[in-house]
Amino acid sequence: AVSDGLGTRVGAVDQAREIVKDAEDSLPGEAGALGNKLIFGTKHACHVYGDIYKAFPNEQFVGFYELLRPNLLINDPQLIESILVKDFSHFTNRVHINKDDANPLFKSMFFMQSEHWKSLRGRMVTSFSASKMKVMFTLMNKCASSLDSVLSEKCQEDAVVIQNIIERYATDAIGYCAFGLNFNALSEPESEFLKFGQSFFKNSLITSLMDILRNVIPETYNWIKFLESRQKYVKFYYTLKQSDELRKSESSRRNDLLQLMFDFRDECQLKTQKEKNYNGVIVDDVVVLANMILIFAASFISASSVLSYCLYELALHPEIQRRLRDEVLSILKANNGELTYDSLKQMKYAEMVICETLRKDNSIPIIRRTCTSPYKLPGTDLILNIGQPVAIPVYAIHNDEKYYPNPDRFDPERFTPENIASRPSYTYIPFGDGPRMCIAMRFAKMQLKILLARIISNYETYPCSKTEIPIKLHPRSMGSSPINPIQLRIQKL
Ligand code: HEM
Repeated sequence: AVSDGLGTRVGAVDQAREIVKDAEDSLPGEAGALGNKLIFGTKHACHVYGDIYKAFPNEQFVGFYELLRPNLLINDPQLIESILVKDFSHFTNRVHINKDDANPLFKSMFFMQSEHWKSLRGRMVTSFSASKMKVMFTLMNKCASSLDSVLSEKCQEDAVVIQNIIERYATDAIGYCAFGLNFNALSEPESEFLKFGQSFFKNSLITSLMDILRNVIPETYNWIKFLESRQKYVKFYYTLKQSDELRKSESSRRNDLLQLMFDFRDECQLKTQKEKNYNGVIVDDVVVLANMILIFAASFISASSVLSYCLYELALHPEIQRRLRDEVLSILKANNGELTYDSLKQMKYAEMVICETLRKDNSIPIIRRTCTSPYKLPGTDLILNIGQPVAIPVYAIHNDEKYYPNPDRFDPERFTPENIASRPSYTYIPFGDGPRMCIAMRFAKMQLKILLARIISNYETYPCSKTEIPIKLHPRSMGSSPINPIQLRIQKL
């Protein structure tokens, strides 16, 4: 067992049983260093969970405390497959949510529970079908043309904060694709939606302390969270209300995600009116709001963060940048200079570059699941009871020497078909896996390829005096935000 002096108890196989069973006996004083490090922002979550993983290199699972809650870190790829895929029916929920939790975001698909989640996911997934992707390709590609004019102005500057520019693109792209609206972030740097996206992922000391409050005095938390969210989401709420009014007539209906959510809500209303004992998912205005915010935020952060890191790595590795550009230019040439939906599939090296960026720079710390029916961990005699959380340490696995020798090196070759086949399954899971994996993986990859292809075929990126090497993760960021924003020099080809 490991103790780092502040009370965290971390244990391997033998201790895991007691630690996990120990829930009721745990005292607030033992909340521990894991919680302290996350709350006071002394270490990024990737490293906090990564340290536990590294301390037990030969164990399949490790018990640890997260504040007051005993959790189980699943290190073994086969167990990960069992939990995420084979035995998903025992782990249908990500985290447990109390019915009276006031934060509207808990009504989004990310947090929704069991059967309700299944109905909502079944419906929302149709928005990411192949035919919808083609429509979105056209919208994203058009939006990327406006990005080009913003980027060419920036070429005069010695250092460019690349993330800010991509955030403006990402705001407009998701506006067109999911909401059927122009959020105007590329033309107006003060766009309210842009600002919303930028503030959404900033985790302050206050928000971290709120998480303690949630554990300790849920009623207070609920009230504060309710008031906070009313303020924060008000602009979104009124924008959706307005769209709802505008789309009431048949001629102004659209074929986007927002319309799908409005239609689902109307169906649910009819069902609840008709069936007295209806106990399916209830989609009301708050559920529509929560899911549209989730989609906006996920798209905003993923495009801007992954692409910034990708351009940073390309700036530091000119030979990789050159090879990528050669691939993109030859594919564009074969298509009369145009970027087409089908040509994206031919960009094999771009795919490898994106995969390596997601491994090295953009891995999430953990994927969470909660046990929803008693489960015996295969090959062990450990029984997990209902409510037991488990955590899959994505970042630690993606940076484990065992699977990725010299993990700090940026090397897209790790993702050739042969090299992928040489690694055990479930050692690369940037989008999760199983029925609850990221709903928008294809959307996200398409968006990244469009941006990468357009930028790299027109611009060269270089490190500049303000480029921080290596990048240090902001210890309190929810995603992979660096302490100081990534700055690069960009030159038009
Ligand atoms: C590079 C980009 C992205 C990465 C790496 C990523 C990663 C993830 C991961 C790791 C999960 C949890 C999976 C699990 O628990 O097994 C997730 C869930 C989810 N993601 Fe993404 N994501 C990305 C982009 C997006 C985008 C663009 C959207 C929306 C347009 C999106 C929407 C969602 C939703 C709705 C869920 C919850 C799915 C569910 O609970 O059924 N993600 N994503």
